[in-house]
Amino acid sequence: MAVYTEISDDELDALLDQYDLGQALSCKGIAEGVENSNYLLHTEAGYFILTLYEKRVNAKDLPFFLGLMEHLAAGGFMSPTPITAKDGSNLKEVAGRPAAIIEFLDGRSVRRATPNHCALLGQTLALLHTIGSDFKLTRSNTLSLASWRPLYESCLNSNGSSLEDDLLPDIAAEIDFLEKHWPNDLPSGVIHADLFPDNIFFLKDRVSGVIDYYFACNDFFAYDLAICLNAWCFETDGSFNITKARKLLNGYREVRAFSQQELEFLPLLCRGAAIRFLLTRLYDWLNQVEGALVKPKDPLEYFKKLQFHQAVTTVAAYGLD
Ligand SMILES: Nc1ncnc2c1ncn2[C@@H]1O[C@H](COP(=O)(O)OP(=O)(O)OP(=O)(O)O)[C@@H](O)[C@H]1O
Ligand SMILES: N[C@@H](CCO)C(=O)O
Repeated sequence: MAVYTEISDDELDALLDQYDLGQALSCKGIAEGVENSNYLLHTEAGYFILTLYEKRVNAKDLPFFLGLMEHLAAGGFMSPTPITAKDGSNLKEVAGRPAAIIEFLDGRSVRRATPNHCALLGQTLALLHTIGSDFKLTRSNTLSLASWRPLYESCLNSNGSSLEDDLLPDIAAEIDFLEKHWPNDLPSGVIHADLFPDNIFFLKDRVSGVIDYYFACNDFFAYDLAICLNAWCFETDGSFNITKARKLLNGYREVRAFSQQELEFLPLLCRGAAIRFLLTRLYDWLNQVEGALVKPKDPLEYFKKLQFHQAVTTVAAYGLD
């Protein structure tokens, strides 16, 4: 997370008056992440995460995100639960932003994922898809195919550097390709859509937490796998680690089997997932928020990942027969 919005002591006290969590003992901004403002909140009742929702989160989607966290946690999934205020709601307002207080989960994210972490990730993702399948609310994916061209066009209109300008024709050609070939009928349900290494906590050899549901939506299950293949299976030198990919995919299918069609479309879905993060990173790079405690992420990393998937023809490249 990041900190875009500061909270005064009075605002924090007024917020806590609405909960049964006692007085604030401390409240510290968390520098990690790029999307929302997050604070580690310590009150007389313990530790919590206070999140203020920022630009990419539409307030009308918050009942979906918070409800999903409750649904998953009730189903035994390792999601934190939003804390309920005295009036029964789990959504409040602080410093002019929608805000929620979320259960704090123990565990640590990994900097260098091993193949074993990838196997656990695969199982966890399939569990999320399975437990999420009877969640009643729905939300379409606002960062899927239909959003990529407008996002690309808004990058064209920013004052970019020559480096980004060099990439733009290739990105346009890729969007053309994806618009022509994107599938419209694969197994679907609730997906996390941002399950990067910083969003899973491990404790010893198990997953202790999955956080950050603010891109969750209804979309193809295999698209969630494509996002994870991109986020977890490339090394820092840009090389693809086929062992990690195999572990991730095999871990997943221990819990939920793939259809043949899902496998056939996986390389294309990986290209789409690469374009999605390339574009949002490029947009953020070109539109940095002055004074915010946030480190923008590298768009080029995702251009290189895209080039890898463009050369893939079958799932053998991801370690499957
Ligand atoms: N429920 C939780 N329990 C413990 N720590 C948490 C919890 N939620 C968030 N954090 C901490 O806050 C950090 C940022 O959270 P999160 O990833 O949700 O932010 P974000 O801005 O939405 O980030 P991203 O850029 O990944 O979308 C995490 O890396 C973690 O350190
Ligand atoms: N996980 C995203 C940031 C949050 O959307 C990225 O690495 O670009």
